[in-house]
Amino acid sequence: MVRTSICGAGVNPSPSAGRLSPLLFRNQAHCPSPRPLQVTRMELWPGLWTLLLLLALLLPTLWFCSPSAKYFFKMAFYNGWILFLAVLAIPVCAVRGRNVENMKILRLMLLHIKYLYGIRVEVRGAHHFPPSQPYVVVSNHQSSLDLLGMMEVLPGRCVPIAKRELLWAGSAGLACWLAGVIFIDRKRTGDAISVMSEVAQTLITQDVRVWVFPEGTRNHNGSMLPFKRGAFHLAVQAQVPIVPIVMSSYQDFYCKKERRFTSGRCQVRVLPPVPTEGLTPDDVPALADTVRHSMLTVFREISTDGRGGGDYLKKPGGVGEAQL
Ligand SMILES: CCCCCCCC/C=C\CCCCCCCC(=O)SCCNC(=O)CCNC(=O)[C@H](O)C(C)(C)COP(=O)(O)OP(=O)(O)OC[C@H]1O[C@@H](n2cnc3c(N)ncnc32)[C@H](O)[C@@H]1OP(=O)(O)O
Ligand SMILES: CCCCCCCCCCCCCC(=O)OC[C@@H](O)COP(=O)(O)O
Repeated sequence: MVRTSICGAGVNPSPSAGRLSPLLFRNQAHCPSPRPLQVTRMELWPGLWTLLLLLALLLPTLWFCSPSAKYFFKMAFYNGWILFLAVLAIPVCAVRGRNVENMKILRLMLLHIKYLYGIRVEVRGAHHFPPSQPYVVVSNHQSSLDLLGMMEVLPGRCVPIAKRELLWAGSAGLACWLAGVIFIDRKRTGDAISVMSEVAQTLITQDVRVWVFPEGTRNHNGSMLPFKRGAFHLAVQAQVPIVPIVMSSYQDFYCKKERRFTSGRCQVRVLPPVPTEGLTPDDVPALADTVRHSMLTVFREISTDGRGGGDYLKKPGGVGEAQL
């Protein structure tokens, strides 16, 4: 496009014009009627200004008139802002290299996002975190917005387990790697299990906590998917407690299906730790079921229906019923 317009203008080559675009010289033989470059540029301005003006009018109109457009803008900004923050975080984290302590830096840099989005995060039960010992946190996973609730309560020396694909999410992937996030390949169960077994070995020796989303994927259907067993095997192998954390439903302010994203409230509830001392791998299925059941009960208690209250999950036939 650059080549066409400039060539069409038949620019008279001067040393400075040559510096602007080497194409000017290459194409001058084909240009029949030379006109000064400035004229062409000035001709471009009105079009450019009109385009900018249209955009300046269109974007706010879409923002105010179309909830879907608002949803897309907000999600795009969310991802973009995190990628940008990660660019800032990377050099700071790189000083230490890959280190769990870098998670503190990421946490501090992400805490303000809830204000940008008008989301009030209320934390209850933070006193349930065991003060100074390794443990495994399990929490429900509704959306990438979980990052906000997670950062609100993330204990010291705690690393999340994430899908391997996140490693390739540009600057965010690198920032996660530097902060010690553990990546697993969900398609290779054997590999994922051995990574988690290694984590069980180092949990105690390196005094770290691990945060797992046992649903294994995002789930926004108003309930919780069956839990994967890895987190519970991990806790049993290391003989450390499980700390369940429940984030209330986002229906109040966010719904991917309806393309709705407004401001709202979310409660993050830390439940009492579940001990695993003396348990064996045979106890894992029952342990996972018990923890899921207690989390689902609390999820129903603290979730509202997005239309101004009401425990919608408790209503007969509510979306949560299907998966109990
Ligand atoms: C300033 C700027 C900053 C910018 C940066 C921003 C970032 C901010 C920082 C940080 C945020 C990070 C945010 C991360 C968020 C990411 C979230 C996600 O990615 S969620 C997806 C990944 N998570 C999981 O998948 C859960 C863990 N998964 C598991 O635990 C699974 O169990 C897994 C993968 C190990 C296997 O999955 P299976 O699909 O095969 O399902 P199963 O039924 O659980 O296991 C199959 C059999 O293997 C046994 N098994 C599982 N684990 C075992 C183990 N460790 N030992 C022995 N057996 C085991 C099970 O008991 C089961 O056998 P039987 O059916 O019971 O006989
Ligand atoms: C290259 C551009 C990508 C933009 C990336 C922006 C960074 C956002 C970082 C948010 C961290 C939260 C990650 C997250 O929530 O991952 C989803 C997985 O848990 C489950 O994945 P899935 O539901 O199985 O697809």
